[in-house]
Amino acid sequence: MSNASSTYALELKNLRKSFGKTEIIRGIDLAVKPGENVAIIGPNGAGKSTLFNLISGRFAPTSGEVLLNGQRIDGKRPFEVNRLGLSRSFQITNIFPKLSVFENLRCGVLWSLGYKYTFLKFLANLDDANERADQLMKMIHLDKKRDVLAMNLTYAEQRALEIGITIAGGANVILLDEPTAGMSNSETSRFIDLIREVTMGKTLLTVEHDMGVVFGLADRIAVVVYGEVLAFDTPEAVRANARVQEAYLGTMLEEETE
Ligand SMILES: Nc1ncnc2c1ncn2[C@@H]1O[C@H](COP(=O)(O)OP(=O)(O)OP(=O)(O)O)[C@@H](O)[C@H]1O
Repeated sequence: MSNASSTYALELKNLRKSFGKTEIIRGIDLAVKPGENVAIIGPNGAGKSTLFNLISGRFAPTSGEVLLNGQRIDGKRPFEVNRLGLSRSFQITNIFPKLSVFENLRCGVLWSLGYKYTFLKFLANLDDANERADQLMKMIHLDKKRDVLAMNLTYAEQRALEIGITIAGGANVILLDEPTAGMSNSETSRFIDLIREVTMGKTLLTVEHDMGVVFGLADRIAVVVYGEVLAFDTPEAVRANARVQEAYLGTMLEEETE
């Protein structure tokens, strides 16, 4: 039993975060299994981005624990959390606009190798990095755009590149913040397929407002309302949950079907 935590890819234990006197995250427990695909939904201001910031090391929690593959990561810096196997993409894209698709991906790969490498080792790893960047480019279907500068890609292609950079280091837990924001319906459905393909076998946490995406992509949904998890269950169970309906989802589903 002592090793129970290590069976989870990500575990939050009584996590709390206050800004000044205001408690924004109010005791969140969440256990995500390896390979599971979890969507985090909730009304504006519920604390979803704050939760991502706590998991990825941008903020230290006021109290409580965050465990990645059974190891405590709360209080660690974002790059340390990244090197331990958690990678996050942002609503605001992370790409270098004046570098090509290939160069962006290679940067992602090299960055993940980290400071532990000396310059000579770094050079020795360049071939591997080139090969990995090529693989990633194919995975995100941008191999025909290899030498195009990122700033000249379409918006959807930039988002695909962003996902490529996010998975470049081989992290096994991936956090995506509104991956389909700003996309058309047809771009969104293609992008969901792409996310599924490239994160196969990985643990995925997504903050998402688009209910179509949420119900299409997630194995389980965590409903965060006012800094607490109101429900954490399969899409069907969440859809049928009376408390969720009342607090949040009813209005969203009505809007969706209007
Ligand atoms: N650095 C900060 N300092 C003070 N208050 C903050 C800070 N970051 C977030 N908050 C507050 O915490 C609350 C939750 O914000 P958060 O961005 O986490 O919500 P959210 O669920 O991601 O919202 P949205 O869906 O609109 O992105 C908000 O009231 C916000 O004003």
